[in-house]
Amino acid sequence: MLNAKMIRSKFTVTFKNCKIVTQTFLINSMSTDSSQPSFEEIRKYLWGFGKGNVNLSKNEDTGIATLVLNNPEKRNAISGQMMVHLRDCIEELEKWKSGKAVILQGHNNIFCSGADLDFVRAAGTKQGASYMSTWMQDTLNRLQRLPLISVSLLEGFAIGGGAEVAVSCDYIVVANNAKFGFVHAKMGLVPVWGGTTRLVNKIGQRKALDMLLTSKVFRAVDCLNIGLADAMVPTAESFVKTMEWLSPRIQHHYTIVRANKTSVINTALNSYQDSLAKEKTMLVPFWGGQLNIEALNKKIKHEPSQNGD
Ligand SMILES: CCCC(=O)SCCNC(=O)CCNC(=O)[C@H](O)C(C)(C)COP(=O)(O)OP(=O)(O)OC[C@H]1O[C@@H](n2cnc3c(N)ncnc32)[C@H](O)[C@@H]1OP(=O)(O)O
Repeated sequence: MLNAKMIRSKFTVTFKNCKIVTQTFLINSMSTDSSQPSFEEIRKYLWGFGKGNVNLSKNEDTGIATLVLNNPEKRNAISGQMMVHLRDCIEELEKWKSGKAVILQGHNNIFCSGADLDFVRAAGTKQGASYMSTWMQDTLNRLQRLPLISVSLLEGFAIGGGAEVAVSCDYIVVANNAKFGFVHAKMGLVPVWGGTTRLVNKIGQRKALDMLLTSKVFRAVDCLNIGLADAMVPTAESFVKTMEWLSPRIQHHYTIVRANKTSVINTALNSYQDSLAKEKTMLVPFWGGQLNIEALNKKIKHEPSQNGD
């Protein structure tokens, strides 16, 4: 049981030629379970490590948010501070009731080089392992469960913890220059941010085991071929092309988009019976609702798409 109190700071940035309000969040959390470290304790611990930040921008007009990992001196490696920022951004997205999608990317066309190796060295204790895995797994679980369509846009390297962040999203879009790898074994580590579980769900047991054991770094086209990536886009216009790819997937009213995401993630993460029970409750706001009546009045004739998309 956690209680949260939020402290917020706002500033405006220009991103991809759009003026956007960017927000940084700090959240105080208290655990009532004395046997577990509280998230507040873990927050204080992680905050002491490294630099960098995670920027959240929400576009109210399109319903699309962007989350940018930003630690340019280290190829956007995730420091302790960034772990805190990332969780705060996810908490903010949980509160965004009219959003449709979130795109995750790395600053300056590099997704993420994994955990900050300086953090790995400095926090190399049992406490460090427990704090980091608790925090990051919870954060990425929450990212995965967001009622938003989540897309990781991989440009350049997405390795180690960067690969774990990527597989937490509903979809992976690779730029031509993407390089993706679970390199943990090569670093004498195993994934603990939920990456193994999510990788197996995405590509199956045998391919996942192979990827983990070999530490192979895959090129974009290979990511597509093994079924890890959902689309490949040209590096030079990767963001625009990702938006284009996303567009038909979020074309409907935000309530419909969110309900479908919620249903699918419930099915993926819960038992068959629980999923059926939950699905049964989903229709009530829509049946006989405004969107439904408008659609009925249009007398829509459903045809196959022309381009096969
Ligand atoms: C539970 C989580 C498990 C994990 O994530 S373990 C961490 C896995 N990641 C790694 O081992 C990353 C090792 N780095 C690399 O392989 C390469 O730097 C990489 C990402 C392919 C990029 O290569 P290049 O583009 O040639 O750039 P570079 O090597 O010259 O690096 C530029 C500067 O960035 C630094 N850097 C890159 N990745 C880092 C990281 N994860 N943590 C801390 N620092 C990192 C690198 O040391 C270099 O710094 P400097 O300019 O020499 O001071």
